[in-house]
Amino acid sequence: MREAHTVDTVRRAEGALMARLPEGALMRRAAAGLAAVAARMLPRVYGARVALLVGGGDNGGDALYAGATLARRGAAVRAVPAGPRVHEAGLAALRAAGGRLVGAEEAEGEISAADLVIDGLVGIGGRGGLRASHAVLAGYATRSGAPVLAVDLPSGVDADTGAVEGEAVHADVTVTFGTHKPGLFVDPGAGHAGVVEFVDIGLGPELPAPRLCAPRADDIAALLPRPGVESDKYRRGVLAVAAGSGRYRGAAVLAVGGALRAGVGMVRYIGQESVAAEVIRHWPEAVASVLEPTDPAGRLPTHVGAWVIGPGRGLHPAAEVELETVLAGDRPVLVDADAITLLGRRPHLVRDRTAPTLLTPHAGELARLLPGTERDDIEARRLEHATRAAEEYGCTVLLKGSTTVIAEPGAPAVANPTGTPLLATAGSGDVLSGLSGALLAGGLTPGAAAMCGAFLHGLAGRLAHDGAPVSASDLIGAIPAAVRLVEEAGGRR
Ligand SMILES: NC(=O)C1=CN([C@@H]2O[C@H](COP(=O)(O)OP(=O)(O)OC[C@H]3O[C@@H](n4cnc5c(N)ncnc54)[C@H](OP(=O)(O)O)[C@@H]3O)[C@@H](O)[C@H]2O)[C@@H](O)CC1
Ligand SMILES: Nc1ncnc2c1ncn2[C@@H]1O[C@H](COP(=O)(O)OP(=O)(O)O)[C@@H](O)[C@H]1O
Ligand SMILES: [K+]
Repeated sequence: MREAHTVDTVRRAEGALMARLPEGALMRRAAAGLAAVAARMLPRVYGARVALLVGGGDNGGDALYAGATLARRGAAVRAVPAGPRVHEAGLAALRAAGGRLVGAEEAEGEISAADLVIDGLVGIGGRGGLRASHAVLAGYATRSGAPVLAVDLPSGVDADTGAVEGEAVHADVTVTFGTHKPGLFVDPGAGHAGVVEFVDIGLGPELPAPRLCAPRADDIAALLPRPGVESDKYRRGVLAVAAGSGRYRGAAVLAVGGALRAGVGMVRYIGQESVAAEVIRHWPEAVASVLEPTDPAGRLPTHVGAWVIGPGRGLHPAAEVELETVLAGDRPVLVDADAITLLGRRPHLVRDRTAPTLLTPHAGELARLLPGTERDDIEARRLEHATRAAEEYGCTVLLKGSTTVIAEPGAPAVANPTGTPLLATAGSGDVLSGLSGALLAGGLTPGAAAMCGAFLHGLAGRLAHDGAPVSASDLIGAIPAAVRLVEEAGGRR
């Protein structure tokens, strides 16, 4: 699991570590790691042109010291300051190694002629959008065409949230020190970070629990339920799926398919006859219980391990009664799509619940759960809003979108690293709900089911892509390959 800590936590940990080390030791460690990555990004260091974008704080200091190391190896290193203040000792080291500071009139030329641009404008000390003088340099870097290496995080990205106000550096590689920063894993920040490389400066023992985690394949493999010798279909888990309606039959087919391909003991589809027939035509292994919209909700099956409710189900009064009945039970429930809209009108259905609950909204649906909040605010600061919803509803929230974020009260949030815009296709969310629901029925907690479901869903999108567009049905087909890849990474095959 890659772990990320907030700026306040990093500062406290750094303070504790610095108190035991000689002055400047941490910056030397950081700069050494930075210079090593910079050297790997250049075909050869000797003779290469390196432009350093240098802000007034220690982030600029890191860039200057790394620049000094590259200059000693024969690179032509030019430091472009963003303002009058520059880390003095770092500048002295660069000068002693043969590098130099350039004036504003040379800045654009130096940056566009560089073989590598190192962004040391601001790191964890950045507040709000980049100031004009810094934004201009970030813009030159974007237009230069040279590879860009960001120091600690791309300047202009909020370290704690990933929010970006105005201009921000677009890095090919980000070297981050001591621990990851949440903004490196959450869009829009994650989209600016490129490949994230971690440099250990010895902070680990000083760090408390992280704010955010990003799982790797072996973390997922360690969680996936797998049948044992004693398993039967009931022990492996029975998932009830209340999805689809006369108008949206596909949602039922896709949610059931996602669940079946994820591996589950049994999928019971619950819905009206015409939709159930469609589900069975696609998936003869599913078991259907016919329930017309006018049927009393008391007829819902009781012997189930977990529920998925909502995709394509509609907003009619019977759907509301059905939701109320399912949430009144003690089984784990994944609430998606239309059921989330219904929940926005009756939040107490989840707030009063003690059994495990997983909500899987996209930003528009989450806005319905958080009155007074707009979809755009949620997309700009997804970590904050997913966390708030988890706390207000007292359950697990998986916020879908360009970065899928999972939040639970009192636990570190999770950012899914496998997402791809290929997933943004109608019906893809229905597949995710079936897939995550199967894992819930298999005995995973809502947090683990959400994390594994999102990871496999993203991986399936990537594996299904052979250069052509991917449809939601293709995602279902690729789930087994995604599971296989994860199992291989975990050394289970
Ligand atoms: N601490 C450690 O042990 C270690 C720290 N390390 C490194 O130090 C970095 C943190 O350094 P830091 O604390 O000096 O802050 P930093 O990121 O350089 O930013 C402050 C400067 O930016 C400016 N500024 C602020 N907002 C701005 C904006 N919107 N737009 C433009 N400018 C803005 C602000 O200006 P001011 O507000 O003071 O006028 C000030 O000049 C950290 O990320 C890592 O790289 C490593 O060496 C490992 C050991
Ligand atoms: N830009 C994107 N990058 C990565 N994943 C995305 C992006 N946009 C959407 N997704 C993913 O695609 C899926 C869409 O789900 P949803 O919005 O519920 O669609 P639908 O209701 O049509 O199934 C979610 O898993 C979401 O995380
Ligand atoms: K930076």
